[in-house]
Amino acid sequence: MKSTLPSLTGFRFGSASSWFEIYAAFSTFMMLLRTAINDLLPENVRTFIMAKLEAFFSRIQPSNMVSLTINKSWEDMYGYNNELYKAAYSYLPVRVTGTYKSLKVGKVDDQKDLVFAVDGKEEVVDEFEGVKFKWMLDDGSGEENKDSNKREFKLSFDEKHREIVVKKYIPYLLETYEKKQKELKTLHLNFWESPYWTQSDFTHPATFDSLGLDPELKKSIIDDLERFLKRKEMYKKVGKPWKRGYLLYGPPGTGKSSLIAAMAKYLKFDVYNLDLNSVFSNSDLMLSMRSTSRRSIIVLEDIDCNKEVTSRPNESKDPNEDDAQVVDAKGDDPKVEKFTLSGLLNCVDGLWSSHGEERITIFTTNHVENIDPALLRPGRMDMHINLSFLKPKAFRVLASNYLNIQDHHPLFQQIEDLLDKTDFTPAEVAEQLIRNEDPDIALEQLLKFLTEKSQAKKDN
Ligand SMILES: Nc1ncnc2c1ncn2[C@@H]1O[C@H](COP(=O)(O)OP(=O)(O)OP(=O)(O)O)[C@@H](O)[C@H]1O
Repeated sequence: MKSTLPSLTGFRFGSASSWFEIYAAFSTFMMLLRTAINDLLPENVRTFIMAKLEAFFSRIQPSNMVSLTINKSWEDMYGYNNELYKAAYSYLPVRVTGTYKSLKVGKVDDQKDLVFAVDGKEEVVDEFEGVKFKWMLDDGSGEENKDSNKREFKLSFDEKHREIVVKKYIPYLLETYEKKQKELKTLHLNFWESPYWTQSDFTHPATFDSLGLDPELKKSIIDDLERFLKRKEMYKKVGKPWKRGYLLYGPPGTGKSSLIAAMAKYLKFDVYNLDLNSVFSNSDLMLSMRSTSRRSIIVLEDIDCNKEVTSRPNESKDPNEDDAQVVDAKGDDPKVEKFTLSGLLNCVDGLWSSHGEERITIFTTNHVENIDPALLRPGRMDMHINLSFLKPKAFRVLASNYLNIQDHHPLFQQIEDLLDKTDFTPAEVAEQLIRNEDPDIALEQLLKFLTEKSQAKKDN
């Protein structure tokens, strides 16, 4: 059958070989042209011509641009904030600060750095994995009744990049935002005053750097926290709630509260401090747990001070038996529900415990020997941490922190011998070190204090 297509210099359109020949001739022509341009024209003229050609061809290219709208309030429902909007608002100024013609700038309370925010109606381009994304904020400034909840971002991109946008670009944006939020987060300390938590800023100054702990113990705690944070999927896979429990025990002044502060700051978790003696009943305990936020540390300090938690050798009591309404030997009203050990155990690893994700529970005690064995059984608290008296390795950390002595001091040997032989708490030693800024005087005073105290302990 005769082709109806017009022919061009003997080539027939439609046949694969003729297309190939046209393409080969065109490529050769372009190569010669490029060589001629490179040889004949100065660089600035070349750049100018290439920019013009690029602009011309990009205008006549068919438009495959698609866009996503990211509203401030999700589906116009006030109160439902769109996290993605917040993420874009925080991410864009940082990413494209250099290309914005206009940005808002300010200094917000409690933040040491300047903050930037996008200004309305300006298109900016972000590049991610070699792909360009156009962003524009419609801040409603063009409308008569300006409503800040009607703000939206428009994200435009070539439709061939849909998959990158959904699977990579947006997740990356959200991740970047979450990381930044974590860095900026002000930590809170909450106390249970039934039926509410009262909140204040968490200002305890201790960090892992300031803690005088054996470096190996410190590392093992940090490693454990790191593993916990990374293992969300593993917890899901094995069907365990994503939570971890620590028991901190040791004499007063060995750093239990300081370690909790260091952990909270390291993780950027809020702290909920629950005094078991202020808990009326198991329901009250459950209510307190239910009203904590995720990514938090729940601290039950000095648990040995609660009679339900201490072991009672003369009573053969099954801790798993629900004794919340057992008749009290002292004659309490049996109908009144109480706080019990089984209620607490249920919170630690029973059904209640699965409430809230990324949850850390810390029990502290000065008298681990008094705690009911049911609470210490393997699996209940994941890690038992003995915060004991100050020994030489941990003393070196304090000497470095308080007096800036890194390696050696002539008095170290005598001091460390005394610490080896006699029990001193980090609090006692820290108290001596803070008294004088001069390292020589401070260590002399510490040596005197330790010598006298050791002698006094021997005499007793
Ligand atoms: N390991 C430590 N490293 C550095 N400083 C410490 C350490 N332990 C205690 N201190 C110092 O002693 C003070 C009291 O310590 P902290 O309250 O953490 O001890 P604690 O074990 O929680 O005591 P308690 O059982 O009485 O509550 C801290 O403010 C800190 O200055």
